[in-house]
Amino acid sequence: MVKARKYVVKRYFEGVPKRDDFEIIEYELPPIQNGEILVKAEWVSVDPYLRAYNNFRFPVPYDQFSYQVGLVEDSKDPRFPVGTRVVSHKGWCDYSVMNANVSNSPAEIIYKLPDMKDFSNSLGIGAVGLPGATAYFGLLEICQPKAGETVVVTGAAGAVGSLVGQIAKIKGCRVIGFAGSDDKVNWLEKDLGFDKAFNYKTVDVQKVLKKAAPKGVDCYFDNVGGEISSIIIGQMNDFGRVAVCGSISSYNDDFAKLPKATILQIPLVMKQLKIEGFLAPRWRDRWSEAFSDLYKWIKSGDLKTREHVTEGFDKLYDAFIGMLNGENIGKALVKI
Ligand SMILES: NC(=O)C1=CN([C@@H]2O[C@H](COP(=O)(O)OP(=O)(O)OC[C@H]3O[C@@H](n4cnc5c(N)ncnc54)[C@H](OP(=O)(O)O)[C@@H]3O)[C@@H](O)[C@H]2O)C=CC1
Ligand SMILES: CCCCCCCCC/C=C/C=O
Repeated sequence: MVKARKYVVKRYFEGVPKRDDFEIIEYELPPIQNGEILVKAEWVSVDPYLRAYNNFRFPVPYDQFSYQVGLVEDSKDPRFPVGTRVVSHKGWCDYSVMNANVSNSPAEIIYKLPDMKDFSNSLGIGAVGLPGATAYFGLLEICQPKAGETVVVTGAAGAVGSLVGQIAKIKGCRVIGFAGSDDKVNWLEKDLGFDKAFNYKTVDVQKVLKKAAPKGVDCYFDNVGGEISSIIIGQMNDFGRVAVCGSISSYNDDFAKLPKATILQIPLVMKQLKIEGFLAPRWRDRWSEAFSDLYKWIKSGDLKTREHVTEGFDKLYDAFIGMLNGENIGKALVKI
């Protein structure tokens, strides 16, 4: 018998999630059956969508889902022998039993971790995982940036945003990023090669963007929503493209009481903008294509990755809140 621990969300969050909204349950896993594998979690992700999805009112209690990389310790599925590393959506648990035959839905996904060779397996929940696929398809499929165009990204120093800016640079664009601290701004400009980055907490966004993008903005990769997005969209060029990836500025708000976005309608019409929301699993059957490009760019040094690692299963809640508060530079994750 294997003893396992998992985080259960026992009530709906109100505002910032509280420690007490979660309960850590210890229980015994049954022996694996034919078609099943026993997996020990090694790297567990903390993501903004864990907060957002709570607002959709899944019945509580529910097991806290998220992506994780784990090691197969026992197997009755010949496709996943002992020693295989898998990426799954089993979330905040240390041991779990998985069955890859159940479904291929985003919630129940299980796949073999691509071989990271000299790089950390944690990339499987970062640049070569959901955040990587999100940046890759959101930018290339929805914004369709062309060399010479100006791309703006918010949440620029986070897991997704830092990749978006670098992929846009690889494609020959001029890149402007907004992030929430001077350290983040320095990292974006000095290490990642963003053309310009700003601390949205201390600048006049309207003013600095006008100066940094005097010819206007062609593509906007929106990670945060809210007021800053209205300002950026107001400075877009004719036929500009907006990829609406997320809206973290409102995830702690009551979704029923969000402000209406009527102010956007004038620039939308007059500039003939295309605005499209997306979920990265839309391209699930093409993730390997993204992973192969992303890995190639990491290997060549064209794409830099950074992780904000918190150690210990007991620290998952703290890591989650730290990420929501903007403590992370790059991908926030927990080493189990
Ligand atoms: N559509 C899809 O398929 C997917 C969408 N996403 C979305 O992408 C976005 C980024 O996710 P991810 O890269 O994983 O997370 P990040 O690594 O970017 O971490 C979250 C960051 O959000 C910023 N933030 C927090 N509160 C606010 C606020 N009020 N206003 C502006 N920024 C804020 C903080 O940075 P700072 O210091 O800059 O404020 C924080 O570091 C999220 O909106 C997420 O929901 C993610 C994965 C898939
Ligand atoms: C309840 C299970 C949901 C699984 C969704 C996994 C993909 C998340 C995409 C993220 C969206 C916004 O941040």
